[in-house]
Amino acid sequence: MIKVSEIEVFILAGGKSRRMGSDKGLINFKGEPMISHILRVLDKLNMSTSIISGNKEYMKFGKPVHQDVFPDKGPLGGLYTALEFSSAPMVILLACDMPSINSESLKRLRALATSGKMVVSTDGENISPLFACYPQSLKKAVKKAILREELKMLDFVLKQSYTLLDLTVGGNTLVLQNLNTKKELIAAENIEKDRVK
Ligand SMILES: Nc1nc2c(ncn2[C@@H]2O[C@H](COP(=O)(O)OP(=O)(O)OP(=O)(O)O)[C@@H](O)[C@H]2O)c(=O)[nH]1
Repeated sequence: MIKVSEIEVFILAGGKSRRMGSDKGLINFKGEPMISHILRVLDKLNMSTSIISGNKEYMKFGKPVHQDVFPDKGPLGGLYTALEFSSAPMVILLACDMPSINSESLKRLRALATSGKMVVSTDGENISPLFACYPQSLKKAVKKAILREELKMLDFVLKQSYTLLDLTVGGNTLVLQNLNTKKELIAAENIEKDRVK
């Protein structure tokens, strides 16, 4: 069994944000950068956190910022970077564009991760490899896939053995919502406002 304190978190923020038009983690969502919503939850849980991005602006959040070892290889490249920079037996991988991540779901992910097995999550429809936990032992296989240009993260995940965190059971599937466009961002802000009214 792995101790909760041994698990490190890496937030991927090294994408191109082409659909959003500007860096997704830094764009304002409900009054603060999208990544700040995630960092707040992680700080509350006292989790060791780093950011993976080539954009130095992320340094202002006071967390270590690492650049991709293999640039422009997408989230799978980000996973490799996390495994390379971490000495932890398990790393939790999150995306900077998922501002609804909450502590309940993170605690569930973290608890499953103590088994040492890869964990990916589902909202009942899709599998998310970016609200997930990966063991160090996968590093070689990740590198191999990258060198072969097999960069689809889900394809990689489905070839491994994994545990599924089903957020439809006693959870909140909104956690997995990722915001890729301005339209999605505005809609998500308005849903929240309507709820408050
Ligand atoms: N470190 C790192 N993170 C990445 C990379 N590509 C994507 N990500 C992150 O992975 C998550 C999902 O990214 P996507 O939405 O698929 O891609 P994107 O490039 O950010 O956005 P688009 O250009 O609109 O496709 C986001 O948190 C990205 O910041 C990469 O090459 N390196």
